[in-house]
Amino acid sequence: MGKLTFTAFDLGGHDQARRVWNQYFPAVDSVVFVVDAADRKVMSKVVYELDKLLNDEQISHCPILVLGNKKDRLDAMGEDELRYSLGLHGRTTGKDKVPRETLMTRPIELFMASVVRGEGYGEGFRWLAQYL
Ligand SMILES: Nc1nc2c(ncn2[C@@H]2O[C@H](COP(=O)(O)OP(=O)(O)OP(=O)(O)O)[C@@H](O)[C@H]2O)c(=O)[nH]1
Repeated sequence: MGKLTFTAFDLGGHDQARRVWNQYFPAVDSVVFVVDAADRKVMSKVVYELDKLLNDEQISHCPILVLGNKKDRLDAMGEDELRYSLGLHGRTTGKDKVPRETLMTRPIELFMASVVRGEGYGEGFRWLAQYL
């Protein structure tokens, strides 16, 4: 597979950082949304922020990669539970190579990952790369 170079902005998830996310929107081609799959207590906030992202016109054509991080933790949600919790059930566009022109919506998919173990996100980024 060919090499792909990303320019990434790592935007924080805390309250103050979230307020400036949209200042980056004019500059981005895609969004990687990292969720802590083990943190159930913040899930309603996560859903609120994800919905806001999904409804923002400035990035309405950007593919969205959602990473369910910390899958190594025993208390982490599984993929199905996280997909439901995020309101993404029936809304994701498929993990296989799905040509963009056959999609009815922007590409969006959930991949479980463990950043500390180096697992899962490679697959996610390869999925994302096909749409860039
Ligand atoms: N178990 C586990 N812990 C992780 C994983 N990825 C990150 N962490 C831990 O989660 C904590 C927070 O990581 P950060 O990288 O600071 O999180 P962040 O979301 O970038 O933080 P902000 O940018 O401030 O929103 C650290 O203690 C990490 O070691 C993972 O895959 N598994």
